[in-house]
This record gives sequence, structure tokens and C-alpha cells, in this order.
Amino acid sequence: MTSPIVRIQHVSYAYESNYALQDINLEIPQGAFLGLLGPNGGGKTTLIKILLGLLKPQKGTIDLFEENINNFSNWNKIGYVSQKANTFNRGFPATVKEVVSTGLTANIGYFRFFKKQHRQKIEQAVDLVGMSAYLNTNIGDLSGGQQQRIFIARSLVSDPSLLILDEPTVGIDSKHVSKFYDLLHRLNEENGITLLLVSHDLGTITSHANGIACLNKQIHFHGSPETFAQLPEYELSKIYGHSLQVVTHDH
Ligand SMILES: Nc1ncnc2c1ncn2[C@@H]1O[C@H](COP(=O)(O)OP(=O)(O)OP(=O)(O)O)[C@@H](O)[C@H]1O
Repeated sequence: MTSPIVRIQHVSYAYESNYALQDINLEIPQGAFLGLLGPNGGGKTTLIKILLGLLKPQKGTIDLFEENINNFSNWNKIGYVSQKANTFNRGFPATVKEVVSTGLTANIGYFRFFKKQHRQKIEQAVDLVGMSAYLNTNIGDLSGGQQQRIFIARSLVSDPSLLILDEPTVGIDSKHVSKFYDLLHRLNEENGITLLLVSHDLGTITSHANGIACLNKQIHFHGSPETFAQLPEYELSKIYGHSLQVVTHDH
């Protein structure tokens, strides 16, 4: 078995004296599609910020691609799509091509000398998300779902091995959500990109991810969606602080 590409060991993080994360242990194997679930304030964003190197935990260690995060420099291996990605105003003065090219900033020194390769990377990424017909379209003229695809393309131009998506379907209408998950499956299964998907949408995440981790200050569950769906209600309410029902969707 290959080593996990993310290894979180005994990580705790406090804002001033309030712990947002306590003794987190979590491993993400290469090729996983892990859904990270948790209530509001459960620490999901804090954990993502730690994985992106934006916050430094007071306790514990993190390895990314088998390297301690403090020595890790290959950040273009990690793509990030935030939930706020799809809030562009109509008329925002940038085309799809321009928006996607901003994902190359980390490699721009290299690409400055390889303009053709630069262009090809952008076109390939836009093709991968099924938006080739819109290369020269203004980003503000696209629907929320289309914009989110473009933001995924932007994160794909640097060839990430791990893609972190924070509530990527917030604000996207339901008919585009299933297409969006088709895209994620394609990236995961055909392109071998490991996915970490943060979501409140329990039903959708349990139908799509192949692993589930529940975070409410601590990791309360980490296992398969099938085992998660069979958790008794009292276990779920421990995770969420209130009772809830898992409604699975067909895909
Ligand atoms: N900058 C900050 N300063 C102080 N406390 C913070 C800060 N950011 C987050 N917190 C607190 O840390 C805890 C975890 O917050 P976090 O945003 O990581 O949770 P979350 O699971 O992402 O929530 P949501 O689903 O609402 O985005 C919460 O109690 C929150 O109030």
C-alpha cells in the first residue's frame, strides 16, 4: 500500500484559548475521494487552512506528500477551490482564458519562457471541465455552475495531485450540481486526482465520496459511506450536536 498523501497526526489548533481542533488524526490515501462533514463551527475551514499552510497548528504534525509541511514547498501539487469562487459579478472584465491563466502564477517564471505550453495548459484544463466553447467568454456571463467549473480549471492548470473543494456547490442550482459531481468523478477516476470535499450536504456527499470523515472539533468518524449511513442516530447527534437524517440521493 502506498503512503497517504496527507497525514495529520495529533493536530490541535486554538484561536486564542478556544480550541477549534483537538487531537486530529486523519490520513488521506492517494486516489481517495474523501468527504469532510461537520456542523457550522466544527473546524472544517480551520483544518483546510492548516493543510494549505495558512495556519500553523500549536500541536501535532502534518505531512504532505510524505514531507513535513514545514519543509513542503511543492504547493502547486495542491489545488484549492473555495465556496466563494462562484460569486463573480456579471460584467467582471475577464475572460475564461484570463481567469484560468491566473492559476499558473506559481509556475509563471517557468511559463514565461514557454508561452505555447502555457496556452496549451489553459486549453487542456478548460477542456477537462467541459467548457472549451467558452474560452473567450466573459466569466460574468456564465451561470454559477459554469463559473465553478472555470475555477476548478484554474486550480487544474498547475496539475495538482490533491484538490480541496470547500462547499463547491453552494449557490449552484440543483440541475448543475449532478453534472458537477460527474466532473469530480472524472477527475478522481480518470485523472487520478485525490479529492477532499468539504460539504454540509450529507446526502450528496455520502452518495459520491468513497470515504467520509466527520469533524466536530475532533474526528468523530472516519470510514466508508456505507458504514456512515448505518450509524445509529445517537452517534450522528454526537457529531452534529442535534439529530439529523441521512437522505441518500441516486446518482
Ligand atoms: N479568526 C478566528 N478567530 C477566532 N475564532 C475563530 C476564527 N475563525 C474561526 N473561529 C472559531 O473556530 C471554530 C471553528 O471554525 P471554522 O470556521 O473552522 O468551522 P467550520 O466547520 O469551517 O464552520 P462553517 O461550516 O460555518 O464554515 C468556530 O468556533 C469559530 O467560531
